[in-house]
Amino acid sequence: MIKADIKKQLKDGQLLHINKAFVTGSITRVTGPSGAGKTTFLKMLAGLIKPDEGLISVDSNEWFNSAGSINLTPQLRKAGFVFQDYALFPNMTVMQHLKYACGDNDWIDDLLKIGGLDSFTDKKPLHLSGGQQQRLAILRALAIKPNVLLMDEPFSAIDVKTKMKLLADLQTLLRDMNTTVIAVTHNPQELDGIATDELIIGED
Ligand SMILES: Nc1ncnc2c1ncn2[C@@H]1O[C@H](COP(=O)(O)OP(=O)(O)OP(=O)(O)O)[C@@H](O)[C@H]1O
Repeated sequence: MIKADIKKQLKDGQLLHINKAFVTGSITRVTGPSGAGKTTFLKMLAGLIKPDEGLISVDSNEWFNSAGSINLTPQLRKAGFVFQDYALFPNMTVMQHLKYACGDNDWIDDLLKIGGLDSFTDKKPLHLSGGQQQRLAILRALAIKPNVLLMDEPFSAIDVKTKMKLLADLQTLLRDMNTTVIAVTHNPQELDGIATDELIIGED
């Protein structure tokens, strides 16, 4: 179980306050208006932005506690993060991206098949389509076998047919790994039938 009760004063003056528990293995769809703080919330969970105050705990471990001055580094939190702009390395091939994240070659082979990138292993991001880049960003996040997978608009560049297949495969994989998923999306129908929980930011 991930519990977050955190506050952050946003640059535009709004106060972002999230108080929510995420059950282990659940898939939460996060929606809300543009600028409401969805990306900021994911980054606070990952340890990339520091909340002003509050508490983030995962099972019995505290990741952040403003009262106790606890603020684990992103590396120690070991959360997988799929960034909105993918944040791929221009000079690294598909295979190098995955090897950089993980040393388990069998796991890398599984991921390449799930993401349909097994015949693109020596390609650099510039030579991949937008959808392939996005899939690489998802595979890289999974390569570390994260307990928590944080995704910011992860399927926006993937065509519907590829997305349905990827989602079906991912769903099985995530269930096997018992990964807790928190996914931001602009499309309220996205993840219908897959999401098990919902968080709406900026509408209260
Ligand atoms: N480190 C930070 N500290 C304070 N405020 C921040 C920080 N980073 C971003 N913000 C502000 O948070 C606000 C919300 O931005 P954010 O990207 O989280 O919204 P969003 O809901 O993800 O929007 P979109 O749907 O357009 O991607 C913006 O006003 C932004 O300037």
